[in-house]
Amino acid sequence: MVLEKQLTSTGCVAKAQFSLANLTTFKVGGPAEWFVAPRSVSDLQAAVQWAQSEGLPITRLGAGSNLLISDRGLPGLVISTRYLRQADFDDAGRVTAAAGMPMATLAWKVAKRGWKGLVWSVGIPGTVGGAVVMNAGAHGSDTQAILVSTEVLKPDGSLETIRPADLEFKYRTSVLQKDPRIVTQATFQLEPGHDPQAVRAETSADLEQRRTTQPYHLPSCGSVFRNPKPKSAGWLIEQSGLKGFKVGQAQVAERHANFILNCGGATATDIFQLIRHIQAIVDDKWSLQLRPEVQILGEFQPI
Ligand SMILES: Cc1cc2nc3c(=O)[nH]c(=O)nc-3n(C[C@H](O)[C@H](O)[C@H](O)COP(=O)(O)OP(=O)(O)OC[C@H]3O[C@@H](n4cnc5c(N)ncnc54)[C@H](O)[C@@H]3O)c2cc1C
Ligand SMILES: NC(=O)C1=CN([C@@H]2O[C@H](COP(=O)(O)OP(=O)(O)OC[C@H]3O[C@@H](n4cnc5c(N)ncnc54)[C@H](OP(=O)(O)O)[C@@H]3O)[C@@H](O)[C@H]2O)C=CC1
Ligand SMILES: C=C(O[C@H]1[C@H](O)[C@@H](CO)O[C@H](OP(=O)(O)OP(=O)(O)OC[C@H]2O[C@@H](n3ccc(=O)[nH]c3=O)[C@H](O)[C@@H]2O)[C@@H]1NC(C)=O)C(=O)O
Repeated sequence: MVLEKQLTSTGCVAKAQFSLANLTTFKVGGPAEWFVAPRSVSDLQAAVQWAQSEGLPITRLGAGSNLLISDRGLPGLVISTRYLRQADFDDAGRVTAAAGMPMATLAWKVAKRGWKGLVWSVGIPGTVGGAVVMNAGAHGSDTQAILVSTEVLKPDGSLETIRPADLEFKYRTSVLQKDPRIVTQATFQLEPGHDPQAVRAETSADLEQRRTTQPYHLPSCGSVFRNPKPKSAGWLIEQSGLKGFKVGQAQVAERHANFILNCGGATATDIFQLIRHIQAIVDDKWSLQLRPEVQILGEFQPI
């Protein structure tokens, strides 16, 4: 029987020993000591307060599309913001979307209005919160380029609106990656006034292009490593002869060498060992240290 703890009178329930595997796109990971997925900011505040009162560390989760979670699971309270899903549109191309809104859903919603600026995000299976934290991007654009402000919940329980200049955005990072604040919503400025049919066609074409260049048929986390610019991780890994290389059921994708695929039944340990193997081979051959883009959470045996 799953142990549950009612956190507020509004129905927010924390579950004990809750499996996280289905909450990541890699489809791996052990249980959270406690897990909660609030449906309102007040429930989120209650969850944070409860964790603090119990002395539990907090792990923040979006759609789990850039996470490798240990098979042993995670201690403390894992908070998923994926069910915070409100989106408000004004007449001047601004949208304020809650942290759990999928970027792909938002891309289609703004395309329908004839707003440009989010086409690049249609193939990214993450949420608004994850996009802000990771500075998600593709095809020459990124989150930083369209962000007006973001609202965060601070550990003291208060909400604060932050400007992009204070988020220290760089390629695939922001200050929020190493920070306890939880993104509750973000406001984006897009470009209204275009033909909705044309923006929808561009959006479809972006997705189609991605599906031909990246492996979308099996679970992954997208690019495993950041590009050590000006070189690309995919090129380096392919030139190291690693395409198709497997550890257990984790495999370097044939279609794109910077993707690791869960071929069915892979463990987080398989994926972790494959990551370390790729790093060692690339370092040996090119004297380059590939830095993971994927966020590695929990305990793994050093190799
Ligand atoms: C098939 C595939 C294709 C991909 N393509 C791209 C791509 O083209 N470009 C790209 O940039 N990425 C890509 N990714 C990676 C991933 O989708 C992005 O990094 C995405 O922004 C992660 O969002 P998420 O909601 O899944 O966050 P998660 O993976 O759940 O979390 C990522 C980080 O954000 C933190 N976090 C999540 N939500 C919050 C919150 N509300 N408040 C505070 N912290 C939070 C987590 O603690 C973690 O540190 C791809 C992934 C896959 C599986
Ligand atoms: N390789 C991997 O590990 C994974 C890859 N993916 C891929 O990442 C991408 C994003 O995934 P995800 O975040 O799950 O979101 P999806 O792209 O699957 O769907 C998001 C929403 O977009 C809307 N939508 C989809 N197609 C259209 C369209 N042609 N016109 C209008 N609206 C549309 C749908 O809204 P409505 O329901 O209202 O119609 C849907 O709910 C997808 O391409 C998916 O295949 C996702 C997960 C894992
Ligand atoms: C998927 C992600 O983001 C993706 C994003 O979707 C795409 C499109 O904009 O550009 C980046 O990929 P990428 O740099 O690998 O882009 P690609 O155009 O596929 O490849 C770059 C270069 O590497 C070469 N390449 C790629 C894969 C491969 O197996 N072999 C190879 O030689 C390509 O031929 C190309 O010359 C992002 N990755 C990173 C780490 O920056 C992610 O972050 O998860």
